[in-house]
Amino acid sequence: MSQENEKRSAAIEAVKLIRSGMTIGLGSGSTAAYMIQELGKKIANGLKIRGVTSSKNTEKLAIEARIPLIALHEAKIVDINIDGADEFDPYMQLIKGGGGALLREKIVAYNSKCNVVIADSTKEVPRLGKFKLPIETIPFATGNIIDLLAKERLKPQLRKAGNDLYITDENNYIVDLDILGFTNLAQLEERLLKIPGIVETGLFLETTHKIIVGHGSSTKTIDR
Ligand SMILES: O=C(CO)[C@H](O)[C@H](O)COP(=O)(O)O
Repeated sequence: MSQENEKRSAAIEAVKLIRSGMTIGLGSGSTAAYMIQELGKKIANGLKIRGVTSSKNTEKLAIEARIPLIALHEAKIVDINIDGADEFDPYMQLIKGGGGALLREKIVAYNSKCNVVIADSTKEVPRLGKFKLPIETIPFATGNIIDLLAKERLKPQLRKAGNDLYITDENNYIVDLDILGFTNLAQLEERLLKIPGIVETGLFLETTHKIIVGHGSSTKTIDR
């Protein structure tokens, strides 16, 4: 079964957790897009939920799927947040931000009672780091951040979108880091967040409660 089918199966399985009356965090990326599509079908059949979006792109998809949306502050707390991941390890730690939405995604995850990750089987790794770790940086500080992180062996690469720089929903930049040589990820996260101008990192170390992985024609669920 293809990667796309695995993404769709994981998304459909996650939507089975949703009940009327819940506020749902709507993640970003291609796997989350299947979840939004599936929620749209359930809403057409009477499911009553409200969504909080994690990116402008997700907002667009959610409006197309006719999911009623509210602001994060109106929700106060999200019941279930469903989002994708670029990598997850046996400790349910994630790298996110391949799609550049890591900042809002982390904010929604922090404000959710239950975080469910949906992924295809290629995202499961014994150790995080083959995928480059995205960090979101303030443009004013980005040149200096890149120089500093280069000295710390993180091989920083400023993300581009074609010939232009990639700009996030919050009008910041993304810098992708090579973290393969780093084993203490909590320490790395702490170090990065101490540097003024780094707004957030794509390391999600403790937020995840459940991972639903598409595996061949079925799904596998990992619980914390
Ligand atoms: O973190 C993300 C976007 O910022 C996505 O969740 C991540 O990139 C996975 O995307 P996809 O489901 O398309 O593989």
